[in-house]
Amino acid sequence: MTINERYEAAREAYKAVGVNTDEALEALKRIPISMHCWQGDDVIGFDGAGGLSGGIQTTGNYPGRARNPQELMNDMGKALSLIPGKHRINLHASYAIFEEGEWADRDQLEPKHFAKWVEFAKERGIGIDFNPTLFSHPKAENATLSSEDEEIRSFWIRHVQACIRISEYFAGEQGTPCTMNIWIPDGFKDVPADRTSPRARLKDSLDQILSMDYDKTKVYVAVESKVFGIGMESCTVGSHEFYMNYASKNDILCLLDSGHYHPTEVVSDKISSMLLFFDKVALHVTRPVRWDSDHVVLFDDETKEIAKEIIRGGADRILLALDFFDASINRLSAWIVGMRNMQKALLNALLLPNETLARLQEEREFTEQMMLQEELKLYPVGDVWNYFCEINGVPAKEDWFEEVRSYEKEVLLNRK
Ligand SMILES: C[C@H](O)[C@H](O)[C@@H](O)C(=O)CO
Ligand SMILES: [Mn+2]
Repeated sequence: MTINERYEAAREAYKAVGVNTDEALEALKRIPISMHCWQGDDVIGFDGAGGLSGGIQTTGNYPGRARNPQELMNDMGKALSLIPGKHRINLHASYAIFEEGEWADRDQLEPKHFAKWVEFAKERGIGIDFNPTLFSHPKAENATLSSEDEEIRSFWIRHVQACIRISEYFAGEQGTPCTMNIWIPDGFKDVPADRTSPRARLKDSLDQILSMDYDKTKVYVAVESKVFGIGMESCTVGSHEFYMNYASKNDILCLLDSGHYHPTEVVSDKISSMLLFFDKVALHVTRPVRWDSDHVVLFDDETKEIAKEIIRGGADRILLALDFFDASINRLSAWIVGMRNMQKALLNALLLPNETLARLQEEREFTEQMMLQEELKLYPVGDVWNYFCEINGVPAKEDWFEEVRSYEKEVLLNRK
């Protein structure tokens, strides 16, 4: 059977449970996912300010890491060409691109240092999201926005303000708002004696940052919490409660990273609550394996559950990004598998008879609800997915992998 014939059969199967597959495919095509640049070079960046720090770690030494802007752009371009639909790219400030002999510290970054990224995105008609980089820098050795050292703290305040300007530039150039997400690694390895002072300083730093004039319709500032990090096992200053309260009082957004909570806590259960109080919610979908290990996103239960909440809550209210970095496998394959899995999970959610299921819950018909949810798991989502790839001009099934293998042989293995 051809992909088309299989799709026709799947369309009938879904129609029988009240799902329109054509509408699902149209909806899926309109959901952009922000692909993080940092998977391509193991979170190293180009500003040479310092080795990876902040309690995040990339493990593995698979050959072919991108070593400069051109290599990273080539790799991202190749990966994007094997992912159906139009997406976005997500940059960190440490990916600034300098002219020969030029260098600027993080607090001196300007839009011109990202002009080549704008060119890259414009060629593909895609939007850009941004992150100030408050790690991998000598001034981030102890603390950043919560630092007790006023010079250090004001350096990082200036950095984030510079990033807001750069985000405005991206939004203006690309004609689409830029999500600018703040994550800091500040915290304590062991039981702190004073939790309040660092948090009060972080609050003051954010107040100072947001006191600048910027276009809120162009830049969506978000704050990303974390329960712990390596070396910050006992307390992180930017905790969930801190940021949720701060964001809600100051009209900015929260970003939920699915690796940043206690291992038994799930982000899928948080989205609906957040959407009742915030206009939008930003997400970093990742896969924590026992800790915030940032493994590649799989088509697993939690990713599917997150996707259901995105579809049921309204995908236009979710700023969806991925965040993982695996150096033990082909880095392009990591991007492609993660992005395509997120899309498969969204498709899976779009192919559910969500209204019927919700009605069964309201009627407390939990027996039928469970039966239907379980039966739907074996419906032919794969046939619909393959058709989606085909109509969007990218290889279906595992057929994309050959291209990655050739790229590895011809390009990546020549990077010595
Ligand atoms: C590169 C990081 O993953 C990123 O800045 C941050 O979002 C994070 O998740 C840190 O754990
Ligand atoms: Mn994250």
